[in-house]
Amino acid sequence: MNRAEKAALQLRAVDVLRMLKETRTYDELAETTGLPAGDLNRYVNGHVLPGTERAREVVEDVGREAIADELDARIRVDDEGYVDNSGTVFDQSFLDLVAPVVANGFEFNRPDVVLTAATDGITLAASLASYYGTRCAYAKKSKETAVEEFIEARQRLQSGIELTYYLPASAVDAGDSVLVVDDLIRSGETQELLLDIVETSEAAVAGVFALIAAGDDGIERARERTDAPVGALTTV
Ligand SMILES: O=P(O)(O)OC[C@H]1O[C@H](OP(=O)(O)OP(=O)(O)O)[C@H](O)[C@@H]1O
Ligand SMILES: Nc1ncnc2[nH]cnc12
Repeated sequence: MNRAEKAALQLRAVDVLRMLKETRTYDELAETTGLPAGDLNRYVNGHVLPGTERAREVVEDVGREAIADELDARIRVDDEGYVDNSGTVFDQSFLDLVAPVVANGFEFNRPDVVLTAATDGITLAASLASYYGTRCAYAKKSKETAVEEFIEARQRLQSGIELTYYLPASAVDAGDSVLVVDDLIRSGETQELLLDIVETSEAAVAGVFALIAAGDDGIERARERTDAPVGALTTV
């Protein structure tokens, strides 16, 4: 890690601690994190930054569990197993906390592009791209006006309906490393189309990530398609 990356990690740890502090006393925060209450007070108030190793532990371990709990609290699953995750994907500040936890807690290589499918994956992809300092791109079910060249991926779904995603060809270059993300993965059909786009672009897959896995089918399907890490923060 270079100096700037260390500083970014330290600041993200403070963000995670501030989020946890909203619903805890310092003694409770000390219990959650295993860190002394006095140190936590100084971090939360911005007087001192946690050292790099502490910051990493906060973001990777404490943060991952806390963010997964917060995610679970924000989603609703209806009687048929459909997920309402608007409490998550509409909250960019929350997703800005999710991004470092995902980037540090899964073994993705740093990507050149974070790729998703419109619509609901866009805010997550934006947070991750911003965290990595890389480009964000989203494939759409219709062609963007004035764009001349597209990469297309088409598939007949289990339902029999044909689904096509279009990405402006300039969004991903050959040789780029691409992290495929989405808010939700269920059948994995959408992620498979995104992986098709990566393949057509002659780019490499850095990983596949979803906030929520509705069952295991989608994750398994993605794992069959790539050797890169595949994961979700929570499963319903
Ligand atoms: O794993 P799958 O079975 O492919 O399902 C997951 C996809 O379904 C949802 O998008 P949807 O197609 O509903 O479009 P939206 O984001 O515009 O709501 C979700 O945002 C994922 O992209
Ligand atoms: N919101 C949702 N919940 C479960 N499965 C889905 N597939 C597409 N959207 C979904």
